[in-house]
Amino acid sequence: MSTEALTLTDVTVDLGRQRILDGIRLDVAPGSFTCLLGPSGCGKTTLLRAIAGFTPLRGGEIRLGSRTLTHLPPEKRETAMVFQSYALWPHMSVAENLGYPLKLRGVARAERARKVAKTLERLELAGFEERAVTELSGGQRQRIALGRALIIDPPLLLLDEPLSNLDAAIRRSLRSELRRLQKSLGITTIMVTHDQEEALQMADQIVLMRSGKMVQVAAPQALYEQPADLGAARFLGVDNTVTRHAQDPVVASQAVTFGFRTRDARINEPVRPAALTRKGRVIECVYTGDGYHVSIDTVDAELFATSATSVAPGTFAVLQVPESALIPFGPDDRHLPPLDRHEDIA
Ligand SMILES: Nc1ncnc2c1ncn2[C@@H]1O[C@H](COP(=O)(O)OP(=O)(O)OP(=O)(O)O)[C@@H](O)[C@H]1O
Repeated sequence: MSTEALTLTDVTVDLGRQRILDGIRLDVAPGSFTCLLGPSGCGKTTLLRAIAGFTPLRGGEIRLGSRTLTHLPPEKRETAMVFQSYALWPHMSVAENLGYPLKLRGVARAERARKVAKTLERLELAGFEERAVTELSGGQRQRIALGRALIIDPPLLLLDEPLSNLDAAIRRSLRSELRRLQKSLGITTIMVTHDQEEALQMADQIVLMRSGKMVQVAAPQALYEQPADLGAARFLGVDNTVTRHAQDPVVASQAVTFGFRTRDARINEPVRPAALTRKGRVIECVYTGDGYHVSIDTVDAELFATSATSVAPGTFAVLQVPESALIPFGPDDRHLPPLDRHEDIA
């Protein structure tokens, strides 16, 4: 299978009178897995459809390897797309569904049967040829939809929330199955998702989008630990923000705000050096299975923390967050790089 790099240069899309995508620039390495992540309506699906050729560009360029795709119709782009709804033919068997793209391309019957059997093996569905697709589970149907996309050996695989119709357990197992298959085939893949956990677990690179623009492009760990701005941080589960106080740790000299995640904030434990602390009245304490989720009313805001033991609503509690878990933001809400200790000392 040939796998290719995808390059988007200033991709702009208007739908009706609205600008839906604005100046998207992106490099996708051959064989890598990229997730388009962002809130509902930010333009993820529009970008995927623009790459597939279903949505025309107002401006910009799309290149796959050495070819310019920008003005090619979808069928000439040779990209394959898998949708949230499996979009299988209900009146056809598994083999007929899988073989359909080959039939369209005039591939002979025997060769089709060979490729269908090989694809079913890859999907761990060997022997399913004659089954009606209506007799398959959701997870099996989505694997067939994936197989139908891959059977033509496309240079680029486009996935539009392919796992979001499935229940949680199947979704988790299909995530790793899909990632293993993608890696073994080495196919350049772009997947739309609004689920940050899914993107963090699966992607080599995540494109975080907001209102038709790219906010940040980064590897999962970098995005999680250093979100570009406060909005990105909130989308990535940074559910607490506090204004910096004089006695707070000096994580970055220009910091005016700190963000932190609930799981990094603890209640009523011995205060460690270099921790951020806030005192407040307990509003609610809810058992979550592995401890308690506590909300407290502080001078900054309502803050959320975890506790190993139950705390009574109405009592005062001290919340602390270790310095290493604080994410610093400047006056413009942009993430600040960690403090350069040498600079600080000078
Ligand atoms: N055919 C259309 N005409 C006009 N506006 C459209 C059209 N299709 C989509 N939009 C608008 O474009 C914006 C982006 O939509 P898009 O479906 O790309 O977002 P998304 O990030 O994939 O959202 P979701 O996660 O909800 O699927 C939305 O504001 C949507 O209302």
